Amino acid sequence: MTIYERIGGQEALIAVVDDFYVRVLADPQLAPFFAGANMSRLKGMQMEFFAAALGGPHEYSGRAMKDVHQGRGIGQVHFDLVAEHLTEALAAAGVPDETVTAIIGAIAPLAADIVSPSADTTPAA
Ligand code: HEM
Repeated sequence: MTIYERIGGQEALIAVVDDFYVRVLADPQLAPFFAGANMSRLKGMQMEFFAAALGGPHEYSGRAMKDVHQGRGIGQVHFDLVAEHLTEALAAAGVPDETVTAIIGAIAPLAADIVSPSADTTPAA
């Protein structure tokens, strides 16, 4: 069984992604990054991305992680905060700890494409 199936498939993932962005946008260190973002596209793309990454039947149709995130001044500190909010959203949806750990482990290497070197402060809103 894939992680996608284990957590409850598309329906569960949509709920997790919704809750995840509520948490991200409520975080004053992260909200400014999303000021100009099209959130409904972002949620759809994020859902696809996670579904594909977790073994679901989706194909990710968005832009490459590096193209989307580089040049935005995202630091490792911001990446870690995002990972924390994802952990909390997964836990709140009832995903078991060891599955959450597997998911966070699978996304950790993406920091290499998402974090900009020497960017560790939140840009002014
Ligand atoms: C594991 C971590 C992350 C994943 C998997 C991820 C994934 C994505 C995906 C799939 C998109 C949509 C791409 C598209 O529209 O084609 C996106 C957009 C975006 N991401 Fe991330 N992201 C991550 C971390 C972060 C972090 C740490 C930040 C900032 C603190 C961030 C800020 C943004 C912003 C602002 C956009 C919207 C760009 C726009 O359309 O205006 N992301 N991300």
